[in-house]
Amino acid sequence: MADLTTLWEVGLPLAGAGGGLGYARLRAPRVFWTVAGLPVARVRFAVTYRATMDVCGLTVQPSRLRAFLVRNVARRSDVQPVPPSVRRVRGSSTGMRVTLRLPAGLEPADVMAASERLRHAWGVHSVHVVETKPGFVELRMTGYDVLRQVKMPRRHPIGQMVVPVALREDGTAFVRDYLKVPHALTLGANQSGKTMYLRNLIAGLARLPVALVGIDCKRGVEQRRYAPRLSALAVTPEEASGLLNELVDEMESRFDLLSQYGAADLWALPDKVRPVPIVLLVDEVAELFLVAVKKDEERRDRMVTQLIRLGQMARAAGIYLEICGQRFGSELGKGATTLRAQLTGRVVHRVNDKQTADMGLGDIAPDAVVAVTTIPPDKPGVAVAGDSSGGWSRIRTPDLSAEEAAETCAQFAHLTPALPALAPYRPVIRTVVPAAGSAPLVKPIPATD
Ligand SMILES: Nc1ncnc2c1ncn2[C@@H]1O[C@H](COP(=O)(O)OP(=O)(O)OP(=O)(O)O)[C@@H](O)[C@H]1O
Repeated sequence: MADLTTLWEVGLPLAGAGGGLGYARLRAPRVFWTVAGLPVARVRFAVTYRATMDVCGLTVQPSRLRAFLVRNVARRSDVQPVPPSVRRVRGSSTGMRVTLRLPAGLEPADVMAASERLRHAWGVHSVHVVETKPGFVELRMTGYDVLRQVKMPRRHPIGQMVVPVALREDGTAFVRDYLKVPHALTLGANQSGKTMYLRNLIAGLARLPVALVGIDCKRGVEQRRYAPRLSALAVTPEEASGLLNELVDEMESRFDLLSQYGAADLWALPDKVRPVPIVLLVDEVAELFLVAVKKDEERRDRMVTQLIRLGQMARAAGIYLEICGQRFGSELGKGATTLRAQLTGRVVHRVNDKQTADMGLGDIAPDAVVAVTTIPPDKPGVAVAGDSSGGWSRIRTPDLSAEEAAETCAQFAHLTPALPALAPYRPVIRTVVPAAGSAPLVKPIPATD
């Protein structure tokens, strides 16, 4: 009887804890990692570090001085090869980060080449190796698939024109930094997550002191709801053509201002005269360039030319391009490939053929093309982001509903600057009919046209 009671008292809580952990592992991997995964990984790392580095070929023969000290001061006859020294170990809710100082004879590429072996040795989901400064690398380990359920980290690079948009597979934030990469292209097949990417971007940009200008030739189905935060919106190719002309004029008048102050770019101007930066967001670029009759061709070619001019020069005037589409090749008309070369930030979602992946990443990170072709259809929002330095990473946007993004735009409507040149394109804001007894979500702003 006493045995049964003990079994009841000890076994039941143990079974409960085991069941809870099993459930957490499946349903709340972040909690599971923090409670159980991280402590185990820390111990495993500490205990097996030297042996793991040894079998992974990440040790070097010690220097003569070290060998001399081992033999003559420590009085040991066996002089062991040395692994990189561990400078820092930090745990987080997604994984563990280890800073290593590389001994002479090892280079970051050696550690990168061994990342798959390290992952298996320490039983973690992934190991990414990043060179942080000469002689130092950081091992970014994740304890679980962080892209399955995206939760953005609280810490991310900050800056005047920096927007966190998605999560990288190493658990860090993927940001759009307009000062480093002024223009970008986002590609993807139907239902791959392009709109979601743009939505996250708009919600992030809405909080910054910038003017947002939208072109959404699917009659504005997506962007019209962000109207309170948009300084201009075009929903047909005709309107888009006029809007692009105005933007080019705006760019030219900004250049006059730059030359008046002898400034190299918008950020070198004194605060009191600096015009607000503009981000142009083009959703589904193929709709913009759609040609039904011969007459449309001229308009399309004119728009491509205007976009190329913006791509070549607008950065200095503080005008940035964000272009989104299913494909972006010569089928879009003369000059499309020249325009693509200006869009150095690249994000490619799942695509229907390798050629499209090549269009997006082939010219800046050829090995990323293969990664794009392996994105599964059941993971919308997963993409490969390349940068002009040849690096790339797998990313996924948080699942943000259109209503949440619209709410953010309404909340930051007071940041919407009025750009006189673009006034005819200021969107009409529809009043959201309030539920009985509640305040209206969006105040109507009269259109200027
Ligand atoms: N990061 C994500 N997490 C979860 N679901 C996502 C994510 N991104 C997209 N989805 C879902 O996938 C579906 C397609 O997304 P989205 O509309 O962004 O794709 P798209 O490429 O713009 O498609 P289309 O070209 O047909 O408009 C939507 O139901 C969306 O909710």
